[in-house]
Parts: sequence; structure tokens; C-alpha cells
Amino acid sequence: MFKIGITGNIGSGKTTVCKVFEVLGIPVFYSDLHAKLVMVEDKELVAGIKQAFGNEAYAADQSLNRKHIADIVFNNQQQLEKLNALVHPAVFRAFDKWVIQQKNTPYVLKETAILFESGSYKMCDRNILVSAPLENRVQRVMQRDGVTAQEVINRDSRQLSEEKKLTMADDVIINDDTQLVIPQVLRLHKLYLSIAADK
Ligand SMILES: CC(C)(COP(=O)(O)OP(=O)(O)OC[C@H]1O[C@@H](n2cnc3c(N)ncnc32)[C@H](O)[C@@H]1O)[C@@H](O)C(=O)NCCC(=O)NCCS
Ligand SMILES: Nc1ncnc2c1ncn2[C@@H]1O[C@H](COP(=O)(O)OP(=O)(O)OP(=O)(O)O)[C@@H](O)[C@H]1O
Repeated sequence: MFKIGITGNIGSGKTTVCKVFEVLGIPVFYSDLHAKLVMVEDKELVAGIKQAFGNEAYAADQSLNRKHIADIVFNNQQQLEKLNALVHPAVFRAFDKWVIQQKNTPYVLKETAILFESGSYKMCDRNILVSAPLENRVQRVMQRDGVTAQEVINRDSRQLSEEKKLTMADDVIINDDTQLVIPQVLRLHKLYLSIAADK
């Protein structure tokens, strides 16, 4: 299967861009969603998270206490790395299973916030960066999630910089409210169809 990774720093619009690819019929694996699923379904992982972040990591109904975990990991790099080391192998396995189920498609997308940080870009044939200035991203996330600018900046500071990611990406979609997104997606879609046809 021809696999395309897609990423972007917080609020860049990667999920929004993925929705356009979905309209074109391309299946998208949303790593965040799968991470949240395995964090409640995988018993071994649940035990590991409780051991690392305390029983408060889960509510009484066993749902994930995202605020508790976020407060710890987005204020401490070591704790974030601990969480990543627990969660990412399970998400990688979920992706491998999901890919096998995708039939009759020229390619698939893997959307993940930390494609380059986690090394999962190496398992994709090409990688897209959705890029937007920090000011745009902060405004978008404040509006979407009702959080403060500082909270968004905190999370952004735990991710590789856009400058670094620009040097690692094969393709870039600029989502800075000045350029149209759909024509950029269509151009890449055409490129991927032609690469897939040559494979
Ligand atoms: C810490 C958690 C519980 C906070 O949940 P919350 O609903 O507040 O945030 P959500 O998951 O929607 O993430 C929002 C944004 O935060 C940033 N973010 C999330 N996880 C990470 C991470 N491991 N490293 C850096 N940034 C991250 C991304 O920009 C992401 O898009 C959650 O982010 C989580 O479980 N993270 C670990 C799993 C993971 O790495 N997911 C990312 C891709 S697999
Ligand atoms: N081109 C755009 N025009 C209008 N609104 C946009 C555009 N791109 C993104 N947004 C809005 O900005 C917010 C952030 O976009 P989105 O959720 O796609 O980003 P993300 O990169 O997936 O974010 P996160 O890293 O937080 O998961 C959303 O509310 C979305 O609707």
C-alpha cells in the first residue's frame, strides 16, 4: 500500500485538510483517535498509564482523564516521552492492522501530530506538512477548544519547529488563510495518483 504521512503543528489544520482527502475517497487513519481508543481498550497499556500517571489518569467510569494527563505531560518533556513510549507502539500496531483492511484505494493517509518526532514518517512513502504561522494556529485552537494562548504555545513548544519539519517533508500545504487549500490538495492528489499508478 502506498502510504502518505500528514502532519502539522497544533492548529495547523491537518484534520481539516484530511477531510478534503476523504471527500476524494482517500481513507485516513487518525492517530490521535486511535491513540485514545487503545488508551482505554488495551488493558496492559491502561495498567502502564496508571502506574506512570496515577489512578487519576482514569475517571471512575474508566474513561481517560485527558486534562490530568495533559497537565502532566505538556509541562514536562520527560513525562511526555514516557507517555509516548507507552502509547506509540500500540498505535503503530493499530495502523498496521488498519492498512491491511483498506482495499481498492490508490493510497492511504496517516494523520499524526508527531509524525516526525515519533519516527513514523520513515514508514511512509511520502510525508506532507500542513503549515501555518503560530499566530493563526493559536487563534484557531483558542477558538476551537476554549483554551488560553499560553496552553497552545506550551503544546507547540513540545513539538519540533515548523522550520525543522519543512526540511523533512516531501510536500507542503500552506494553510495560512491567504492561500486556497482545496487546489493544493487536488495538486497533491493528482501527484499521488500518478506515483501510485507507476508503482
Ligand atoms: C495527553 C492527551 C491525553 C491530551 O488529550 P487532549 O484531548 O487534550 O489533546 P488531543 O489528543 O486532542 O491533542 C491535541 C493536540 O495536542 C498535541 N499533542 C497530542 N499528543 C502529543 C504528543 N504526544 N506530543 C506532542 N504534541 C502532542 C497535538 O498537536 C494534538 O493534535 C492526548 O494528547 C494523548 O493521549 N497524547 C498521547 C498520544 C499521542 O501521542 N497522540 C498523538 C499522535 S499518536
Ligand atoms: N483553512 C481554514 N479555514 C477556516 N478554518 C480553518 C482552516 N483550517 C483550519 N481551520 C479551523 O482551525 C481549527 C484547527 O484546525 P484542525 O482541527 O484541522 O487542526 P489540527 O492541525 O488537526 O489541530 P490539532 O493539532 O489541535 O489536532 C479548526 O477549528 C478548523 O475548523
